[in-house]
Formats: sequence, structure tokens, C-alpha cells
Amino acid sequence: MLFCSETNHRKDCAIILRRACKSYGSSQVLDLLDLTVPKGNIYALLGASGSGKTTLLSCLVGNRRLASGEMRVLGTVPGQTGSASPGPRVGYMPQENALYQELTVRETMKYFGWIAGLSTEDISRSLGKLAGLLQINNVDKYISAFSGGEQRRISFAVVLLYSPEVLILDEPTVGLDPLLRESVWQYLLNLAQVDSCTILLTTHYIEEARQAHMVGFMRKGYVVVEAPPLTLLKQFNVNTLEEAFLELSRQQNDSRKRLVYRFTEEAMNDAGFGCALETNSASSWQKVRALVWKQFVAMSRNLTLLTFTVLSTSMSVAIFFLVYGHDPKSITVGVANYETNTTSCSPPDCYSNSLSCNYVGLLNRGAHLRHLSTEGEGLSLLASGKLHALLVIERNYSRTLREKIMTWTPIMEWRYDNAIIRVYRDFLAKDIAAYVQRFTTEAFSDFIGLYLSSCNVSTKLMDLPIQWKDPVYGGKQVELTTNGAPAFFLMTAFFVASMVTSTSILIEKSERTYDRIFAMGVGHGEILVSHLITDFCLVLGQNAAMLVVAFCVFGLSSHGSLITTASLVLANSFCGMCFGYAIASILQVESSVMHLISGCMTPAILLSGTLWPREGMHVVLQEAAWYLPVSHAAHSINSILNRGWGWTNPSVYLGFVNCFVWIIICLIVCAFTMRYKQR
Ligand SMILES: Nc1ncnc2c1ncn2[C@@H]1O[C@H](COP(=O)(O)OP(=O)(O)OP(=O)(O)O)[C@@H](O)[C@H]1O
Repeated sequence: MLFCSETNHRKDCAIILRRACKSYGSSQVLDLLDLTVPKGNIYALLGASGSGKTTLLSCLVGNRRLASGEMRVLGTVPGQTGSASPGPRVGYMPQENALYQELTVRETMKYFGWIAGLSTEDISRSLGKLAGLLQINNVDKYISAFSGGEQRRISFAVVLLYSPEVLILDEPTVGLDPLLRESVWQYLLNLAQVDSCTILLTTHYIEEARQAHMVGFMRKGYVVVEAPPLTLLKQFNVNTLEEAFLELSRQQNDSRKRLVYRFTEEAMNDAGFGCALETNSASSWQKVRALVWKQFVAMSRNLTLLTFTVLSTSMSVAIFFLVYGHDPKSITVGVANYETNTTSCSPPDCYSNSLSCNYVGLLNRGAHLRHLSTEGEGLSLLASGKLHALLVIERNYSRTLREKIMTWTPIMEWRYDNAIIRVYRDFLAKDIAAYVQRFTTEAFSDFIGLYLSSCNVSTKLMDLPIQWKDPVYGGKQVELTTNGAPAFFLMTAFFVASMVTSTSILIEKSERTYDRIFAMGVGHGEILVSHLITDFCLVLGQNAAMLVVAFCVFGLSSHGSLITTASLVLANSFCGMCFGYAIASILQVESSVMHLISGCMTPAILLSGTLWPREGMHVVLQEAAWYLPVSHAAHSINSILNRGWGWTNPSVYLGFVNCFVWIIICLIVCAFTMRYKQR
């Protein structure tokens, strides 16, 4: 008769917990809990919903830490270096199915098998056996095509695949029909008997726990009773475990003291306490290979989404080129011309009295003109939003203009007003108002040039006494599209990359698949590296498509090196990826990540100097903006493309430095959060 309760027999215990405490915030979930599972036994842990069973199991597999107390699994402390747990010596089946819906059963087994260090041949062999036992009919069907109960069986098959010494199963029989439940129990009993496997499971089907060697009843954060089922029935003089637990709950409620029952006299299954099977642990490289393989297979299963993801940045860039920075094409300008209502006139003549017609004719190229009979009519149309601007030309416009320019004789002050064209604008649409100002001024400049030529007067007479020389960089016209495009690339690439990476991690978190692979000994670092590899390939595709669209389709030109440009875009996207990982390591829910990323996007765009120069910002923001991700890189890429500077120029290399500093900051945040975040 063996009961490995205390020091003498500790080596015979697969699992020991003493005075284990764990809380989530102020809520105490495990409260000085003791639990002992002898090797080669099946231990059924029972308890009401929310009593802390899952929390306890996740501490045992190293997914969570105890606040205090002692815990041993196969003689080692879970979570410590060199411990059996997490690792393939301990198999964990979480409460959720924790399967990848895009994989087939065969691929699922291959993935988990590789992580556990099995060869592909061994996996195929075991799969055949397990599929028969658990009645999994078509192993080449996608997981998503199986019912909930079938997925539960597949989830169970995964944990049996690599023959761990200890099985920790969170409600393995939930959703299974009674016949299948029976065969699962037979299989577990056989594992314990023949392979000396130790099994700790939770179940809400209390009566099935009769088949276990030991049952533990958890209530108020600790195991109230721990005993072989028959002993329990005898002690409480009842026929069912349900009655025994009802009685226990009643006694516990009535008692002011902490009730604990331990019945140790009954026989335990003492058949063999050695290891059932030697399990080879996979190397880090093998685990990363399995993770990367799975991520590529999962990606390839949704080609539409993959194509959309790869093309998303290039689509944004294409839309940017099509919509941003071009002159407005469909604006309507009203003209109330009191001098003439003619709309077609011959070229300006020095003594013409319808010069306004020539000027208005030139306005046609910038806007759609609407000829009006009075200023009042125009003003009411402007007020009702039917016009973007209104030009009013006085009755004696030509004569006064001529007198003003040609005769150079003093005239009454008020008469100058007749040579002035009044322009009303809707200034709420500031860009359109600025455009109206530009094109009316340009048209006037052209008109006055033609008019002065017709009078044989030098056109320089009306020029401003300022000479605009050729720009050192850029063309004479302000090219909003070309100037804004590079920064827009970076912004888009950064945020798309951060969304891709954060969602890929959070989807796995929400499906609890990480719980399973963490319990198999996969580390955070291995997960991060595998994501860096797969997401980097995705980002590479996105950047290539984006640059092709910008340079080849929309003819963006570069005065500098394309390789430096592409490298900066890539470094910036990599920074976006790391930003996504940092966020995903801090937050738990996909929707929070989306809110955070979209909340960061607008300030980042505004602070990057893309929409408005940094020099115009509040002085504090000017400095702060400089250190943000993307802002510096946006400045650098403009220096490369529009100024032709190389990476040795500080203006360029500081963009790279800024990216790398942010990459390091984000990776440190990831590492720190993964290590120290409450588990
Ligand atoms: N991550 C968490 N943060 C905060 N509270 C948590 C967390 N996980 C679990 N809890 C709380 O801890 C308590 C125990 O939860 P646990 O999942 O361990 O119970 P359980 O016995 O497994 O329940 P069930 O039988 O329904 O699965 C519950 O009140 C639950 O709300």
C-alpha cells in the first residue's frame, strides 16, 4: 500500500502541491492548497465551476506561476530551467480545443509531433492508432470541418501523440457521448496500468470519476478531500460521489474551521513508478521550424486574405496617388462681370474695352465658370454652397486698368477700385480657397502679360520686384503628391505591419493554442522568432508590391538610391512588426489592439510632418514628433528621393537609427512583458 503523501515517498509522486496560493488581483483562487498524485495513478479533480481547477492545472504545466507554496511535477519545479514541465514529458490538454482550424488532422499531428521532437514516421504511425481509438474518420479533413465533439477528440489525440509520462487533462470527456467517454476511460486506465502514465484530469461528470484511482474535491480554493473513490463512499456512507460531495459541501459550509479530509489507507495503483517512455525533446530549431511551417500552411489556406494582406499597402499607395495633391477639377466659380457679358472675345487689344472677357477666358482652364448677372446672386449661391468662389468685375474695368498702367496719371482714388476684381471665397474649404487664389492669380499674370504685349509695353512692368530662381531641390510647382507619397508609404507600411503581426499573435492567444505549445516547452522567444520569419516574408511582399506600384505604375521618381529607399521602407516595416509584437504582448484582446493601433495612427500621421510641416507644430510637439517611429524615417526617405542624398548623410542614416532604436525598444518591451507579466 503506498501513499506518497509526505517526505518518505516523495520520489513516488508525480505531482505534489503544498500550501499553494494563487490570486488574480484581489481574488484568491488557490488558498493553501495541498494535492498529491502518485505515479501511475489517475487522479480526478472535481469541483464547482470557477473553483480554480484550470488555474491549478495551468500552474502545473508552467503556464502560470504560484504566488506562494511548493509545487513539483516529476520531481521538478514547473517553469524552472531543466524542469519536466513545461516540456514533452508532461502532456497538457487545455479546456479549449486549442487547435488550428486551417490545418487538417494530419497536419495538426505533424505540427504538435514535431514540437514534441517526434519524427514524421513516428507521427504517422501514432496517428493511425489514435484515429482508430478516438474514431477520427478522415484525417485529411480540415479541423474546421469537424464538430465540437470531434474536435475535442482530436485535441485529446494530440496530447496522446507523444506519450508523455504525465497527462494533465482539463475536461477531456466533455462533449463526448457515453460510449466514447467509456472508451476514453478504458484507454486512460490502460495507459496508467501498462505504461505507468500518471493522469490528472478534471471533469464535471462526477460519476465517471469512480474509475479514477484517486479523487480530489476542490472548493473555496483548496482540496477539501482527497481519497480513492470507494473509500470516500464508505466514509460518508453514500452510494454516489455526487452524494459524498454534497455532504462535504454541507459540512464545509457548516464548519467555521477549514475542513480537510485525507484517507490514505486504501490501495493505490502501485504498478510501476518508472517512466513510461523516453521522450526526446525537440531542439529550439526544430520547434521554430514547426511553428514557421504551421504559419505558412495556415496562411496558404486563405489565399484571398493572403493576397489582400500583401496588396493592402500597395492599394493604399495607389489610392493615395489617385486622390492626393492634385488640383481640384470640378470646382465652380461664379463670375459677375458688369463690364461685358460676352464670353468669347478676340485676343487682348491695347484699347479694348472688354479686357475682362480675356481674363475670364483664361479662368476657364482652372474651373467651371458660371456667368451671373449680379454680385448679389453670386453671393447667395456662394452662401448656399453652390459656388466655390465668386469674381466680381466692375463696369469700367478695362478703361481704369489702362489708365492705371499706361497713362500713369493720377486719378481719383475711388476710381482705382474699378480696376480691382473682387474675389469671394468659401474659406471653410481652405484647400479649394487656396487653389482659387492660385489659379486666379496665375490667370491674371498670364492675362496682364498678353495685354501689356499688345500695348508694346514690357511685361516686367507688372512683375513683383522679386525674382524666384530655380529651386535647389524639387520642381517649381509644389508637388504635394510626390512630396507626401514617401512618408505615406512609411506610415501605411508601419501600421499594416503592426496590425498583421499583432493580430497573428492575438488570434493564437484567443484560441488558447499557445497554452498547449507553452506546456510542450515552446518558449516565448521561439514563438517570436517564428513570427519574425513568417511575418517578415509577408511584409517583404507588401513592400515590394508597394514600391512597384509607386515607381512603376505611378512613375514616382527618385534622385537617390532605390536600394537605400527599399532598405529604409523595410526597416520601417520591421519596426512596425516589432511594435505589433509589443502591443500584442501587453494586450490580450484583438479588439483592444485594433483600437490602440488605429488610435496611434492619426497622431502618428499628424506628427510625422506629412500633412503639415513640423516647423508649424507646437514647439513641444515638434521635438517629441522627431523621436517617434516613422517621423524621422519620413524625413529620411524624402531626403533620399527628392534630394538624392545617400545613407552616409545624417539626414538619411538617422532615419535608420531611429527605426533600429524603436525595434530594440519594442523587443525589450516584448521580452519584459512575457517574462514579468502576471501569469
Ligand atoms: N486570467 C484571469 N484573470 C482573472 N481572473 C481569472 C483568470 N482566469 C481565471 N480567473 C478566475 O479565477 C477563478 C477560477 O477560474 P478557473 O478557470 O481556474 O476555474 P475552474 O474551476 O477551472 O472553472 P471551470 O470548471 O468552469 O472550468 C474564476 O473565478 C475565474 O473567473
